[in-house]
Amino acid sequence: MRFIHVPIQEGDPVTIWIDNKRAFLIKVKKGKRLDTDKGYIIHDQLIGKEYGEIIKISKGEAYLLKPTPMDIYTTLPRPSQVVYPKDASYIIYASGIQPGDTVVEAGTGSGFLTITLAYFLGPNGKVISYDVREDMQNKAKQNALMLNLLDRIEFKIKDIRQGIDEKEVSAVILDMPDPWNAVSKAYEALKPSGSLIVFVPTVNQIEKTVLQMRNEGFIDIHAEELILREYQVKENAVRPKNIGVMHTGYLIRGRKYIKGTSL
Ligand SMILES: C[S@@+](CC[C@H](N)C(=O)[O-])C[C@H]1O[C@@H](n2cnc3c(N)ncnc32)[C@H](O)[C@@H]1O
Repeated sequence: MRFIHVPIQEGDPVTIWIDNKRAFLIKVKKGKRLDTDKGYIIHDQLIGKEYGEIIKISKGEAYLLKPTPMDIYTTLPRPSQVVYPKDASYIIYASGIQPGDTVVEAGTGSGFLTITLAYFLGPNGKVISYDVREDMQNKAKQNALMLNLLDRIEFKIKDIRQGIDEKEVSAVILDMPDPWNAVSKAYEALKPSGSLIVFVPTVNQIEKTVLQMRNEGFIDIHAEELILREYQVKENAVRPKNIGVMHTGYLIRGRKYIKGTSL
């Protein structure tokens, strides 16, 4: 099998991986330089290389990787709490969305879920992302720009509780303090059989949200928590890591049915 050499060009995103504690997501720009405690990298030296290659730095080596959504968690700034990879990937699976679909979410926050959705939905898909705070969306835009995903996202400064402009969307995803107040708006925006997914950090928010979903025309409602444990792998000392993210939040999912359908 022959591999096609696709050279890295100016404007391409690259994850510079040195070790598990040192990964940097950059966008290649002529004349720029990345400084690390293991040495520096002049962006110009990356042009013409390909993803997967190794380059020399003053205190060792760095690997050039094509960024994936996983890299945003280790590299990009997060001014808000974010949806973690274990929850984001389950959201995609449980919602049944497919590349090319349109999905609405609120709030944008740091844009981590937005970016993951945009990456998955592909060039024909669209994420419509609502937030009440412009400063949050500006940060999220910078993050999305790092992966060249801005053209798959529409950012809106709007309180989603006031209504969703889009109709017939495949899924609505809510990560905001009072999601129960947006459930009726999600119902109006969704295609019949579409999914509402809600992420909440406390148990108290589950009950209010689920009761509201039951009242508003959702079925197949579940409240779940995902627990992920990373392992340290050292010779003769393989065991769960004793530090890491212990709690993220709870996921609530349900499907829209058509109210009042005759039998
Ligand atoms: C926890 S952050 C979202 C994090 C985001 N999901 C991520 O992965 O980066 C919650 C966001 O919801 C926004 N928000 C709160 N109430 C809202 C509302 N009624 N409509 C739209 N956005 C809202 C906040 O401004 C905040 O940016």
